[in-house]
Amino acid sequence: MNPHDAEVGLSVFQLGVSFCDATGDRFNALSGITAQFKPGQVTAIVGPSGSGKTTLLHCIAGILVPSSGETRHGGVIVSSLGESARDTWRRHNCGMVFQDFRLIDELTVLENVTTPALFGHYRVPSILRDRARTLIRDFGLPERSIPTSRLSRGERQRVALARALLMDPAIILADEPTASLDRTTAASVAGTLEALATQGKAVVCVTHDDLLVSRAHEVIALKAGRMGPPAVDQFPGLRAGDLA
Ligand SMILES: Nc1ncnc2c1ncn2[C@@H]1O[C@H](COP(=O)(O)OP(=O)(O)OP(=O)(O)O)[C@@H](O)[C@H]1O
Repeated sequence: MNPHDAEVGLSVFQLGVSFCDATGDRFNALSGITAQFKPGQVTAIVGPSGSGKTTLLHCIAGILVPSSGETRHGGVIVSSLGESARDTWRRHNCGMVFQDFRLIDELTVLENVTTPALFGHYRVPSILRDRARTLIRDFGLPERSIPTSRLSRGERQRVALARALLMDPAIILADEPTASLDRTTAASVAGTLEALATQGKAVVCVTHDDLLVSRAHEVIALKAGRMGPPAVDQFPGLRAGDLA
């Protein structure tokens, strides 16, 4: 079925992405990816290194434009929008957690978490400043004014997650959101993502973490840019029927 027919949430249809390699030859990083990312569900994107997971996440976010196929959100064909319209769509609809966090090292935790609130404003509205403080507390982050560069990797990861949640977006896109965390903190982040899905958000995570995979409602397994069944021995927590 063309998932766009359902007109629900977020979907990709026959998505393909090609890049040039170091010698200038084109190769397909993604081919024929069709999937839905439903509100109320956590979808895990899994697969070996280089299989196209981050490329797929960036296509869903409208950061990358696919070479073929399309990305759609409700009635909007996001992949057909120009760059600035895609940026605006992403700002209004998506909370992103990047693999490298993309924090501003010199800024404090509060300043980093509130950066999405500065678009279109000279100052952070007080309601969003209060929400940022609540997120910072909920994620167990230091409230004192130190540069983010002084935080541990796991703390920086949680700052990135708090920033992604500030504007209460309908879609959460997270690249390896538990990669730097100890098991207890990873379980807590997995629980947070699950709770966000329960609130009706579409949560999409690129992950190698069996804990997160075991809690996902859907699993998309990539191999060399194509969808296929995941290696069950790699993800012992995988439930039957979870595959997208
Ligand atoms: N901008 C780009 N230009 C050229 N090749 C790229 C570009 N971005 C990604 N690639 C290549 O596309 C393939 C898929 O990359 P991608 O980062 O999506 O993989 P991944 O599954 O997320 O890997 P990892 O688990 O290591 O993060 C890789 O071969 C990568 O080198």
